[in-house]
Amino acid sequence: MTAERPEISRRGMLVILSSPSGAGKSTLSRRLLVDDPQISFSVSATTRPPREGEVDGREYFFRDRPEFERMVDEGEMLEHAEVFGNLYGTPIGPVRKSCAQGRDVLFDVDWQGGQQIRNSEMGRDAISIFILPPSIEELERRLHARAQDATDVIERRMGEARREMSHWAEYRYILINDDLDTCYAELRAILTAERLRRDRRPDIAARARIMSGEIKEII
Ligand SMILES: Nc1nc2c(ncn2[C@@H]2O[C@H](COP(=O)(O)OP(=O)(O)O)[C@@H](O)[C@H]2O)c(=O)[nH]1
Ligand SMILES: Nc1ncnc2c1ncn2[C@@H]1O[C@H](COP(=O)(O)OP(=O)(O)O)[C@@H](O)[C@H]1O
Repeated sequence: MTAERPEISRRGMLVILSSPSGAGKSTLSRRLLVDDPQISFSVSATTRPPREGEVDGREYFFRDRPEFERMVDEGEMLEHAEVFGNLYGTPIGPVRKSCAQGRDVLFDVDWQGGQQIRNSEMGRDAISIFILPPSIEELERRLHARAQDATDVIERRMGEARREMSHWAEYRYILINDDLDTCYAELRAILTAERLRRDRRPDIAARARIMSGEIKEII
């Protein structure tokens, strides 16, 4: 006799993606969000002005400093940090909601955000992935090719790249985004493996115990 399978109430996984600017986080995230219905993007708030084509509430919530600071003061941020002279932060409400619904959440945050999420109560089991560019020269080429930032902004981002990369060892996985398809396949593989770990459901464990002779049947 097989027992009724219990509904597993599982919480969503938190997936942290960090890299120096231009290594390919947004490109990989966009692709993942189209292909993977189980994961939602954590839309950050920022005081950085929108780039051409960016939409408020989709890439970021674009806010002025007083409003951003109000959100921090009122405890609405899971984490926040100053990056390249602008403030960035993760509103906590949508993360709580997704997690409780069993949906995974993807964060595109810098190393400071990664640390704060991992150190938070809800982020203890977060999966963290650091994306490296194949080389410094290629990173600079990509920032120019993206053609979305002024030259002085690109210089500032290149100046910060080494510092960001010095935090690579704090992450569970390190990927090199050389060939995009290869890196994307590796990212998908990480999520697949981590979900298999999380979903080791009690009924699977029970089957294993029966087949191995440890117990006779599931009651
Ligand atoms: N700590 C923190 N960093 C963030 C957040 N949102 C974005 N960032 C980081 O801020 C940096 C700059 O982001 P952005 O201006 O969009 O530039 P891009 O990453 O080069 O496209 C990147 O390292 C992002 O990962 C956030 O909510 N918190
Ligand atoms: N594997 C890759 N090979 C070549 N160009 C890439 C690759 N991955 C991303 N790019 C390009 O590099 C630029 C920066 O990528 P982006 O995703 O915006 O980086 P980030 O979000 O980390 O700042 C974009 O123009 C993107 O199309």
